[in-house]
Amino acid sequence: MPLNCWSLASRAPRFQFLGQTTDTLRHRRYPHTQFNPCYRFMPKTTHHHQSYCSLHSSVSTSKLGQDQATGESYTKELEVAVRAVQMACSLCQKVQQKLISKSQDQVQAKEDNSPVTVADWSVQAIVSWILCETLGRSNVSIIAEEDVQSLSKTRAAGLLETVVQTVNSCLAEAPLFGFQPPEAPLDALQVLEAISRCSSTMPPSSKFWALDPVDGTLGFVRGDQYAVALSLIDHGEVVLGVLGCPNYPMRKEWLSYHHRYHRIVSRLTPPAEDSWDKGCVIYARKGSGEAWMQPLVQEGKKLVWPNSARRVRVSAVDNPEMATFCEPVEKANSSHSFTAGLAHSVGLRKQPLRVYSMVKYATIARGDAEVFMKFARTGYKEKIWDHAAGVVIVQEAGGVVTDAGGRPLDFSGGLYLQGLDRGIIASAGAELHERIIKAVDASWNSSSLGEGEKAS
Ligand SMILES: Nc1ncnc2c1ncn2[C@@H]1O[C@H](COP(=O)(O)OS(=O)(=O)O)[C@@H](OP(=O)(O)O)[C@H]1O
Ligand SMILES: [Mg+2]
Ligand SMILES: [Mg+2]
Ligand SMILES: [Mg+2]
Repeated sequence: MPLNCWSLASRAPRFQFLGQTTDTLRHRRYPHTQFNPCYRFMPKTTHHHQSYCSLHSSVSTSKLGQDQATGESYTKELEVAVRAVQMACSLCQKVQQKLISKSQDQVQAKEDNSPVTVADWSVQAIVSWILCETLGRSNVSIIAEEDVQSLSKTRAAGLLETVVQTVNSCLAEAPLFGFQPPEAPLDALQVLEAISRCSSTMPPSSKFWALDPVDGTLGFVRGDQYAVALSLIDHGEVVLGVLGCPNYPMRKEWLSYHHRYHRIVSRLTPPAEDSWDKGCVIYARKGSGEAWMQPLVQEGKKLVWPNSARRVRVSAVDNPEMATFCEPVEKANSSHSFTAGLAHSVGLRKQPLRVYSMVKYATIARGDAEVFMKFARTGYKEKIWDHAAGVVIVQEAGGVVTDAGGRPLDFSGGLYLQGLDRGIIASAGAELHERIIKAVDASWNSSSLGEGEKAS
């Protein structure tokens, strides 16, 4: 049976997994540090905690190559993005708590039957609003998952009202995250406008943000793992990635303390509510060679920047027998049977770790798993917001991400990844990566996957 150990809703014991992976923790190369790289690169005016709404300075328009050469760019954008994702995570935590403890009537089905919730729309609204207010509306293009079609229908008036309330109570706390709140609460039209300005067609700009307000909505509604994913794409390159993971504690061992699990394993005594960090935000800037993780701001507390961020690094495990691979929970999203065959031929002996959302990329970046594989069914086009933030974070943490043909993922074509060859593979190291790619080549044609449905 696969170990779905990150499933907070799962009844399966997770000691086995926690035991297995403690060895990966020993390989951590970077101990906890209070030092945050952003501080080093930050212009003087932004060293001090202040509202970005007062900083309407022009956003860098220089080309990617220049930015990489100086290492000075995107500093402001990164800080704004991390703060905005922190705020979004706080919103999500409150909505998820309500969803779990009360009814599911805030969960709607989209045309493709996938779920969408108050949190998806509300996060899209606040991130859109914050980025525009902070960086200047004319500087900001956003491509994001949700649209307002179903929210604007007359019969959705109650739902829209809940979204507006959720957005306004979140924005009222903006000062805690270093932002200025709106002068007056946003009305329904303003909220709809903030959501819909994130067009899901190609924005007119060569530099744009990609946002998945709630990635892994299924995990979210099940009280499980999910992520808020924000990235900045400049001339087709992902230059910033920020992943908010509200149910992925700073210390993986603390997963055991999550509400549902604790009830089952009562011999564990959880620490006092406010003394452990239930979630984290992970972020990286392309070319920096560093990925960082900071705790989620606790309810009612102020985000201090730079706060206690610590560097994360991929696992040093390169022996397949010691390695853990992770994959989507839903077999409709990735072929579990194909990855099981791959795992067998590569010599991956451990059970797969099935985790909702881009938290999978976070597990690789943090060194809690060594490989992530996704093989969607034929014809499925991967959307950029489902991968952009995770890819740059894993790469800067020392990992490798390519398609199954060994090519980098191509974010240059708008909404969808361009020319993706078969599937996506992220690995902690090049050697492991190479083995998996060879195994895909060896098994692709002999499996039935080359011809028809991949996800089974
Ligand atoms: N058919 C199909 N095949 C592949 N991928 C699909 C498919 N349908 C949806 N999606 C996208 O998968 C996102 C969730 O991916 P996960 O890896 O988290 O999958 S899983 O929930 O763990 O099964 C999910 O993201 P969210 O909608 O943000 O949750 C979708 O964008
Ligand atoms: Mg998604
Ligand atoms: Mg989503
Ligand atoms: Mg969705």
